[in-house]
Amino acid sequence: MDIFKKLKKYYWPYKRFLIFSLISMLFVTVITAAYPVVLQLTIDEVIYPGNFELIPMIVIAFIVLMGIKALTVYTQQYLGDLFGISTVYKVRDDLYKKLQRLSFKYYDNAKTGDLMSRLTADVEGFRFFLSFGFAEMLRVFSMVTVSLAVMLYYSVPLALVTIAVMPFLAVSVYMFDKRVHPAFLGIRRSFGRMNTRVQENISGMNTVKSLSREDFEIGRYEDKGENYRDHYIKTAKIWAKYMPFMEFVGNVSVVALLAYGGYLVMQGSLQPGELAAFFSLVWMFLGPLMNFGFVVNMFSQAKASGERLLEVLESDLELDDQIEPKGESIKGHVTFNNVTLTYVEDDDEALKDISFDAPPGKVVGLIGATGSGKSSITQLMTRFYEPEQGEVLIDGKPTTEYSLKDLRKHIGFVLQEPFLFSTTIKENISYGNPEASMDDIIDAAKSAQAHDFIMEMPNGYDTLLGERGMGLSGGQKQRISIARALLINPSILVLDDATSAVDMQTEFKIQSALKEVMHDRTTFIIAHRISSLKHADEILVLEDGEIVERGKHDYLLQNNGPYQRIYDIQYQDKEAILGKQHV
Ligand SMILES: Nc1ncnc2c1ncn2[C@@H]1O[C@H](COP(=O)(O)OP(=O)(O)OP(=O)(O)O)[C@@H](O)[C@H]1O
Repeated sequence: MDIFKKLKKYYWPYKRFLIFSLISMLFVTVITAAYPVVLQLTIDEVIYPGNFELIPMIVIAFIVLMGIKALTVYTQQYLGDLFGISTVYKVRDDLYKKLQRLSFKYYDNAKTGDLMSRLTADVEGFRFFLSFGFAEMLRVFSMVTVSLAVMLYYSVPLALVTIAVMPFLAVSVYMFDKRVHPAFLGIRRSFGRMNTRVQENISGMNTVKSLSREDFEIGRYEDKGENYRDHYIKTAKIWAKYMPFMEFVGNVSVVALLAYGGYLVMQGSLQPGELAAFFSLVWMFLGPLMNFGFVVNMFSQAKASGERLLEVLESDLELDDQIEPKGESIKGHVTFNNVTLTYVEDDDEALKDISFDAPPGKVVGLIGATGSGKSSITQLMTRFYEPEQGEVLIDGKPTTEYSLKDLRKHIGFVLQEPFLFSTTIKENISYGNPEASMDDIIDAAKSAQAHDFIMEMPNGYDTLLGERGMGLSGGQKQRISIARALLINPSILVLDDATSAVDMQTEFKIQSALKEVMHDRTTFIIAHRISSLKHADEILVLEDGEIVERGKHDYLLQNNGPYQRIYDIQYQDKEAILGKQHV
């Protein structure tokens, strides 16, 4: 119940739908319980005494009852659905909002397919219970109560004989719930894993095909599929045992009713019509009780789904970002003071004691082997991650004192793996600044050396891109994301291996253009090619998370250190790397 309590804020605002739906359900129950009474009256008061003139009245009464029942069933179902649909609309909305605010750390471990299945199948499971489950629960209780009351009215001893099986039913429902809940959680988890497989497979299809791993992938999927099937079969077994058992208990009760009821009729203490009514009532009484397993089933599914929804809804937010955005402007002075970063607790430090100062206008180059910590440094400025020790200052103020919005609005980030959305090139460039004019978009694209190739495309800036920017080369994607970063008019620009896929001539042009637009602002260039950062005002050379050398290109070339070694390796192919134009 804790799960339902925690999710109350989503469904409680729509309680009016639920209440009216439940009231309608009560009406339906009362009308259903009236059928056996009408049957009893027909037998005992019309057929036996031969009062056939009452038949038209009884027929009319039946038709009216059925008409009212149809109307109430309609109201009950419609309002029940309204309750479920309105609630999950809000849940889905909140889940999506939450997804936007979850931390980078969360996504480091999250599985897309699993998250997708939470947002779809689990939300749906929860809705199903809200739409039908609540009403079904009430139907069980009301049907049992009303039919029991009518039975007691007709004959107390016969009613007692009929309900003697109740404890058996109660115990089996309890046992059923205990086994079926974990089984359902298993199904949900397994479904999430299966979705993850599909999603990863589709996203990585190029890799799968290029390495001819299709059969391996089929095998891996089969494992997940089998696991899902096995979970389902296990649940089906529990379910399959339950129904016949309940029916058996119900039938025992009916046999007892017929034996004892028949005896009472023969004795003359019960009317035949009353026994006939009893026969209908006993199913009205036992049917819902047996169906209780179905309600428990729905409830278990909803609980399992609710649990998985809460796991997302209750996960920690990105950062404790209590600071309201103030629209602060940032000049771009970046200072690191003895910064240490650990991604995973008890793991090695990704950054150790990093200090540097980058006033506005400075171009900082970061070079070093892969995994040496270059990207990590830049990710601390935007607070994608938090340092373990030390402080990161922007314009002399710790980054923690800025709101995330203000901070990130002024930092243009071109990620190592640029992501483009399946929309037009224009919208991709203006993603961070949707109000930008067409002229600004073109200027940014020109600085990023993207304008010419965009104009060569069939619809220019209105060209639609495929998923993840399909239809563009790696270098073209990089240039579009550089244009996107420039369009937010950043005070700090981070190019994380952002020109690795463009030829050196184009890179040179981009850098010259950047020099103009980033004048008075700070630029960080992460690169493996020395040519990409040789003009930097300061180059930081990283090794295993530490700055092992720093200075300008000319100084580092004489320093007999790692930079010189990198240079030497690349120098062996000097003509190709530096080009004749001294890039
Ligand atoms: N999200 C993360 N979770 C855990 N460890 C991480 C994460 N990101 C990076 N690391 C680890 O931190 C270290 C530094 O990584 P970082 O990405 O900063 O290196 P890099 O110098 O930018 O490498 P590359 O040139 O390959 O991009 C590596 O050992 C890496 O495995």
